[in-house]
Amino acid sequence: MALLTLADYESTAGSLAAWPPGVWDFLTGGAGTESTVTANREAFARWRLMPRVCVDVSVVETSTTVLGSDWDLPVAFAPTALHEVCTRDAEAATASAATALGVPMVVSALSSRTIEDIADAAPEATLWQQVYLFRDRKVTASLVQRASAAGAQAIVVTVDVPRPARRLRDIRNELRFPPHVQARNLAASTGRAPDVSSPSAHTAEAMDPSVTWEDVQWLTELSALPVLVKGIQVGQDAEHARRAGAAGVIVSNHGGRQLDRARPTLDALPEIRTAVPSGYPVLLDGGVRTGAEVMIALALGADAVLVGRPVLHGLAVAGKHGAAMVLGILRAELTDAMAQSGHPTLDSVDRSAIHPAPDPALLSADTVPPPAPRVLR
Ligand SMILES: Cc1cc2nc3c(=O)[nH]c(=O)nc-3n(C[C@H](O)[C@H](O)[C@H](O)COP(=O)(O)O)c2cc1C
Ligand SMILES: O=C(O)C(=O)c1ccccc1
Repeated sequence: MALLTLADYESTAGSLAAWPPGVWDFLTGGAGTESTVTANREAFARWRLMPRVCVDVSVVETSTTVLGSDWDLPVAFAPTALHEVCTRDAEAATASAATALGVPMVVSALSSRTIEDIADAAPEATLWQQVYLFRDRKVTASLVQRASAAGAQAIVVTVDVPRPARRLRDIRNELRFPPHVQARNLAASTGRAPDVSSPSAHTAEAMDPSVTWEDVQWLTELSALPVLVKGIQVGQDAEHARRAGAAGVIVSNHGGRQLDRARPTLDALPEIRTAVPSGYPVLLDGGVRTGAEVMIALALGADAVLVGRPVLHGLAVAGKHGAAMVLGILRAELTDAMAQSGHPTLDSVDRSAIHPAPDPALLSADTVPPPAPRVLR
């Protein structure tokens, strides 16, 4: 079967026989009832595009500028841990796919390769380094310093992991990664290989639940690199991030993997967009699976989006080619959606490009009000 959509890649990846026990559930799952995993996706279904016609779309330009750097698409690779579970070349494969498509890759703090090895493998890649404010701040500082020396162009600090989440699939599966899966990037900053065989045990040990905005400010002052705060879900926190010196925010609920019942990121986006000055970078991740959905996120105020799980599906199906194909599909879909809706560039994609879909509850037969009772006289 031809793989034409990100959903095709997901189903193909899910049926691979090679997954170690529990790993597919780990990638796919989320916290608690997984309501937020589902809600991130469903939020996109509540919007429709408003096509304009008789606009010259003979040339469609998907490029954009974020934090002063040019991207071929308004899409980046979200930071996801341990690409070694998906493909042998791990983040070296991901970085070459990102380079081929002209999009940035956010390297996870828990990547299976060091930032130095990733930069060597893909010298043309635009790399951003994701970090946590670990209990041991020296580890955070070392990651920032090494990333800067390796040529990374920004730091992303993830602030939505105060403690391990209740990921029921992982608990039921008693998830353990195979021993060859190692967090080498982190190991290079801690001096010894951290035990990441149980993600939740590692999170409990390494993450600092006492992090406040003062710590974010400390990070923004640590290097010359711009810092984006990932995990912002309300407008006031975007304003806090900006005041702490962040160069931008990423609206994210960790793909529904931390707080079950958190609101979908797309629903949070307009509030966050209006809480910060125009021109201040606002990125979004969570549930973006088609080019039309990229347009919807941009119409609601995002400067760009990030994709998480689909990149892992591409890596698992066909290594670096698979990750590049996933992004290539998003590029083809976005180009098509822009042309079909009369938007030759992304500048004109604003709130007027979309319309709320009718609430399905209002359309279903059993919510049509019953006829008023006849009054018998
Ligand atoms: C398997 C997996 C590992 C992840 N690891 C990290 C991580 O190391 N750091 C981080 O900031 N976010 C991590 N995330 C969250 C992603 O960056 C992103 O917020 C989320 O996957 C976006 O949702 P999507 O998968 O629906 O596109 C991870 C997500 C997944 C699925
Ligand atoms: O950040 C995450 O979501 C995550 O899943 C993870 C992966 C490996 C180790 C710790 C957490």
